[in-house]
Amino acid sequence: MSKVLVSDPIDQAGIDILSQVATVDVKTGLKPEELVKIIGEYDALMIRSGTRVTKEIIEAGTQLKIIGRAGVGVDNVDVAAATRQGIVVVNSPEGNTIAAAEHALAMMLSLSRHIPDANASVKRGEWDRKSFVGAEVYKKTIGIVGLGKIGSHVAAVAKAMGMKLLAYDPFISTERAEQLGCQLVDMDLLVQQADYITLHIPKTPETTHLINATMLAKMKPTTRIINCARGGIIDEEALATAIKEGKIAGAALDVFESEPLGESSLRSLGKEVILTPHLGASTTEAQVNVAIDVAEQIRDVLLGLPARSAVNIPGLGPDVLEELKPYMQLAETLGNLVGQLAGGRVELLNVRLQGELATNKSQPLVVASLKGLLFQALRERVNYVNASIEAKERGIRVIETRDAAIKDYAGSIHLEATGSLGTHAVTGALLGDGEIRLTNLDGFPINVPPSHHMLFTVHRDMPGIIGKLGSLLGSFNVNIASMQVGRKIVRGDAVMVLSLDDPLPDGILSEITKVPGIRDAYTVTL
Ligand SMILES: NC(=O)C1=CN([C@@H]2O[C@H](COP(=O)(O)OP(=O)(O)OC[C@H]3O[C@@H](n4cnc5c(N)ncnc54)[C@H](O)[C@@H]3O)[C@@H](O)[C@H]2O)C=CC1
Ligand SMILES: O=C(O)C(=O)COP(=O)(O)O
Repeated sequence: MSKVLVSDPIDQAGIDILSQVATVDVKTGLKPEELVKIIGEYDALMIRSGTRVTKEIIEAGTQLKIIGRAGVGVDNVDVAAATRQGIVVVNSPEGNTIAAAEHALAMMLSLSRHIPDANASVKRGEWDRKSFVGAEVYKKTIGIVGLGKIGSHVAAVAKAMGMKLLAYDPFISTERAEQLGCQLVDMDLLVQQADYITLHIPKTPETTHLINATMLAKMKPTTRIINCARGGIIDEEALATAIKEGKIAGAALDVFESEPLGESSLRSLGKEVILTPHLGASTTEAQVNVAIDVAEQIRDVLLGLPARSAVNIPGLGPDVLEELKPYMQLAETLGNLVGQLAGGRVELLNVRLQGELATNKSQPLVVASLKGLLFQALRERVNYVNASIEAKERGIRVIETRDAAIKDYAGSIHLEATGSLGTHAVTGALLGDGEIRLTNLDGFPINVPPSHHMLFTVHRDMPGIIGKLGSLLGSFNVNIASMQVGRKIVRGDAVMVLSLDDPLPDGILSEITKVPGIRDAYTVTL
């Protein structure tokens, strides 16, 4: 049975799902050196933001197939190291969107009305109504940095509260921003005009210290900043100084450069600063959502199925996966088949996506083809995560083409592999019930399902040849399950495709090619 390590607190709903397929150990608060020591036993690791999954931990995780982040941000995972090792990294892109957005909005209102300090004052026995006069958000300008899932929800609520909306997000279209009632502006204009600035972007090298002393200097003395995204997007020292010097009005922070927050000048500031201990995703609802979402993906991957929200499999989002799932197996089977037909070292793989597959969304099918192609060389070590890297490192050039005009089937995939021993091509499609059909082999039309043991021959179409091959296989005690001939013209060249009940014994291929009329023979195990 597989083993899963859960190293941060997650909802029981997730543990229940994992327990269906694995032994689950919940060990929270492990030191990095403790994690390195035990990770080698586990097939999967489930975390939140509390565990830093470094290269060292990943390299020690020799059995790891998947790292599941029960939340959004994967900046605490060395995704590049995981990818290299073929470990799929998944997250829950939407499970805590509302929780994080509501926390940012709660922070904005709390900051404006001094709620945390007013509450503490009353609890101390005071009745001070003068010190906590606040500001309204109505008709004020909110500058939303990052108009993704969380930023969009913040925009919708802020609009409903009567705020004017500015947004900075270089990857969002003007139309999308307008739909949300936001004016897209550059960062400079946003920081100059906004009364409230709220951050909803990932932490990347580009966004690290995006809010620094220079940016802070451009803000209004009445500006308040909210960061419920990631620590390190704001330069905390510069922020504390700007607040102390009255350059801006305040800040509400849920996330910090280093967590848990240690010594910090932010702690000594008054009601103009609110600090929460990374609570953005901490609602009952969000924790159930993310635990189920990620546990299901871990379960699927442990069962050999693809994950719907892998961050290191380009282009394979949940909607795309739903559409492509049946074709992924087709692409993989064809890749495996054409790789074996080509034999030797493959240098070039042409992937043509045809009919309804001729869209940009079908890029994962190229990855699946490569996974199949590399299977003979790498076996279980190749997967959707590392197939492209492995192919690149082996010098396999990949050419992708798309042809929507080829409509023999709703969608079909054509692969052509060129290697040291020549070029071979195979085409396949799915039937209505999702069954795979091989529809063309080296230019010859065929219509056969793939099977475990297959034999392909190229021969001259002439009487008696099929019988001779059958007798030869019989003499080696090989049973034929099915057989089909594909030809373009009568008595021209033809291919024979045989499904066999047994593997071909060693040495038989050379006997087959001695049969008069048979030019080539290939055996394939799928
Ligand atoms: N405090 C907490 O507990 C939580 C924090 N988060 C954090 O919130 C952030 C946003 O999450 P989502 O909205 O779900 O992500 P998302 O991926 O839906 O949105 C992020 C947006 O940022 C934009 N973006 C990327 N780089 C940018 C840049 N250099 N400048 C401006 N915009 C840029 C993207 O185009 C995208 O629209 C993440 O950092 C996530 O880790 C998420 C959940 C809970
Ligand atoms: O989902 C995210 O990105 C978060 O920051 C939430 O973090 P957490 O799971 O609460 O440790």
